[in-house]
Amino acid sequence: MKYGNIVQLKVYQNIEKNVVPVTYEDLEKKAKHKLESGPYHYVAASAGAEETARANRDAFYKWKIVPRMFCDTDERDLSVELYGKTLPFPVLCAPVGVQSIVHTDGELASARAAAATGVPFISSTASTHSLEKVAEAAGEGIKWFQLYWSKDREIASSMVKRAEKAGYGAIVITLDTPMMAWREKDIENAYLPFLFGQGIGNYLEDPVFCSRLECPPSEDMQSAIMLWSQVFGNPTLTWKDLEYIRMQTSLPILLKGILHPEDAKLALAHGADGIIVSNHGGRQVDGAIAALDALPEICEAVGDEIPVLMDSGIRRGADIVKALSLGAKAVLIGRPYIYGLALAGEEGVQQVLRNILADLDLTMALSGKKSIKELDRSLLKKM
Ligand SMILES: Cc1cc2nc3c(=O)[nH]c(=O)nc-3n(C[C@H](O)[C@H](O)[C@H](O)COP(=O)(O)O)c2cc1C
Ligand SMILES: CCCCCCC(=O)C(=O)O
Repeated sequence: MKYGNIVQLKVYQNIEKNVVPVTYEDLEKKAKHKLESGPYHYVAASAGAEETARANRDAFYKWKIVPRMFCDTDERDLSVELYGKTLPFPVLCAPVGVQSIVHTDGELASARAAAATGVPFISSTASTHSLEKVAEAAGEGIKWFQLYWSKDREIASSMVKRAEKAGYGAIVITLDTPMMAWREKDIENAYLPFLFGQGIGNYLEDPVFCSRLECPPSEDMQSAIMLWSQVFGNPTLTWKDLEYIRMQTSLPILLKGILHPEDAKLALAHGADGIIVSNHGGRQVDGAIAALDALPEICEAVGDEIPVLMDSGIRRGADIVKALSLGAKAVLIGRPYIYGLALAGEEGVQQVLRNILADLDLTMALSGKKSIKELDRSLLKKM
């Protein structure tokens, strides 16, 4: 028997070794059972009444795939070109901070799993482990660094330079989180003081951050956490500040958290190399537009000038097909891989990623598409 695609083959070979549920809803349920309320809700919950988190999913249901027949989809190519590299799949691991709260190996396990699966890993500023250690774990795998732009611009510059030195291939600046939103579960659980101490691995190893402390973090961790809370986010930033980061690095710069087409045009005008349409998985502005709903207008606004990626609500292969058909060049996945990490560490992340990729591969084939380049709006109908 000839297998059409290596992804599918790998999934079938591993079927008896399932370490995590295949169904997203069961993944979440099992993670809820395993984790304490603090970490579980920090991951699973969203801002406010979680209206945007629901809208993210509802947006996918409004679009239906209209499959084509007799298309010879035996050989498929899911690869995409981004910034001079060929990605085997149009999928990346979204930056997710503080991963040690769900598994002690945290980002190291996720980065290893992503590299083993051929999925680029975006390492968060708010990681438990330093960006250098994450880079080492990712090895030859593609890795990008996500920047939370500190109030102290020299800390931001230092992180970007460290990332470039450590082999990261792009900088993703997250614009939607100069402060954390009203997250009711985290407040009920009084979880934030604990969380903050777990998400500052990059700062503890940053020479500029440490130079601002009176004594090293090993002698006074409380002061380090206090300083971190003062410099973490920078709500004073405006478009003209982008030039500063541009001058610190020659890496491509993507802006994450764009939802308005006018902001997409401003991003282009200010020299961004890419946009990530995202509402942070519904974790920031509750009531904000679903990312998928924002995507088509943003793609129209920037045309072919720079790649537009998207995240927020991607759970299965069909979601990816819909996002790509609406103009996204690639998508980022957040919570699904974090549940894989929580349940089975590196192996759990690998399995979650492989399942999503195999589902994407099958959905493409059964929709009559053998290449990502063939996806466009003609495959979809809005209901
Ligand atoms: C627990 C958690 C932590 C996150 N931390 C970060 C972060 O440090 N930086 C960032 O840019 N986005 C962060 N995000 C947002 C993700 O990058 C992504 O936008 C979101 O998870 C996508 O939605 P999804 O979870 O529905 O796939 C985080 C998301 C979660 C669930
Ligand atoms: C340790 C601080 C956490 C920073 C924020 C991480 C994030 O983006 C999130 O959505 O949560």
